Amino acid sequence: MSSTVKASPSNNFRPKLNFLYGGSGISFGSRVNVALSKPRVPEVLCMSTPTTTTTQHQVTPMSKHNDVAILVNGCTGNMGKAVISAAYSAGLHIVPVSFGSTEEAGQMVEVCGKDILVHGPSDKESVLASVFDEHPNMIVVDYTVPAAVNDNAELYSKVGVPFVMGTTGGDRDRLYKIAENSKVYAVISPQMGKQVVAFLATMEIMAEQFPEAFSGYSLQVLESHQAGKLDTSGTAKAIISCFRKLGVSFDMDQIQMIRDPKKQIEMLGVPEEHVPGHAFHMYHLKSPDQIVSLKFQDNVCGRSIYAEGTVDAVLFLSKKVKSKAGKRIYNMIDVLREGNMR
Ligand SMILES: NC(=O)C1=CN([C@@H]2O[C@H](COP(=O)(O)OP(=O)(O)OC[C@H]3O[C@@H](n4cnc5c(N)ncnc54)[C@H](OP(=O)(O)O)[C@@H]3O)[C@@H](O)[C@H]2O)C=CC1
Ligand SMILES: O=C(O)C1=N[C@H](C(=O)O)C[C@H](O)C1
Repeated sequence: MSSTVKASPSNNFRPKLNFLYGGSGISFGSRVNVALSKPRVPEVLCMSTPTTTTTQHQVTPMSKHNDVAILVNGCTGNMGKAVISAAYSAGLHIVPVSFGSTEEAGQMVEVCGKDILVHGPSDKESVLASVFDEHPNMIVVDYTVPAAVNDNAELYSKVGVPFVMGTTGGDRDRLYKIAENSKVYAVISPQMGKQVVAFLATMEIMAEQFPEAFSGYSLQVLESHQAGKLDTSGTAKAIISCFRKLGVSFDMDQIQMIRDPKKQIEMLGVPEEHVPGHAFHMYHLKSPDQIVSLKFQDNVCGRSIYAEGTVDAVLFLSKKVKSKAGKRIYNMIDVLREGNMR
């Protein structure tokens, strides 16, 4: 049975960003149909189909970036598929290996016309080491689940393979410690959409230059994502850290999470076709006497903004590895600062 990842125009949707003031193969197994194992909507549109050469462990589009190889962990997930599509369009090698649960081990999945072999937890370290040996220019991209963040970072760090961690959640302090202690190269960011990252950078600058500027102000934070999102928004947490430096008192558990499609459409105006893939963040500051109000909002529909940013992060990290840069742990603001704002 061969699997097909159907095209959907939704991943091409341009983000709307508002700032409102006021209002992976060592052996081969069975092939599965990704769509049958778990419905994931919206599906990925494979943007282009460059000429390819295929060997056992690599699928090679003909392009300027084909000296960079990526292994996407979580390849059957929404972001995994979006990244494979964007990376393929950019001409990166897609290493046809990924990792998953014991039940998924040995399954061959097809994403954007590429057969990717999923390995289980038991042999992940030996498989990754072997693949890295075969592709020394490889970077792992992780879009899995919050509960896997720390173990996965430990795996990449132990093998020494550079990684881009897009997955949110887990123990973030531990994540940084694991990466720093191993001296591995990594880009870690809960937000890969560069325009949203530019907003985050602006907030960091504001917090640095005007500490306590909003002292006494109250803050209301609301974030809306597809119902399958397991954790509270990592982006919201990063922005709130800036508001705290600006003098605002706010606990992360005060974040209002909206996961109900009805509310998303009726209250927030999420376009119905983007209910399965959107990220809206709203931050509302009010003065102690309630007479001054500031609102910041970013509304992203689809996932292309993150997939494209991830490809830029991979290219950025690849350069850092090649140049043997002294600094090893980066975030997306570092990627923007290098002029990767396209
Ligand atoms: N940094 C950024 O800009 C962005 C970050 N994200 C974050 O990325 C993560 C993934 O999001 P999304 O793709 O929407 O989620 P999905 O649920 O669509 O995909 C997660 C995938 O990870 C797989 N998986 C689960 N556990 C493991 C494991 N231990 N090893 C390998 N694969 C595993 C799942 O398989 P199965 O279903 O079989 O369990 C699934 O295929 C989330 O944390 C999300 O918040 C999302 C968008 C942007
Ligand atoms: O799960 C998502 O979809 C997203 N996760 C990230 C987060 O938690 O902030 C980034 C974006 O919001 C999309």
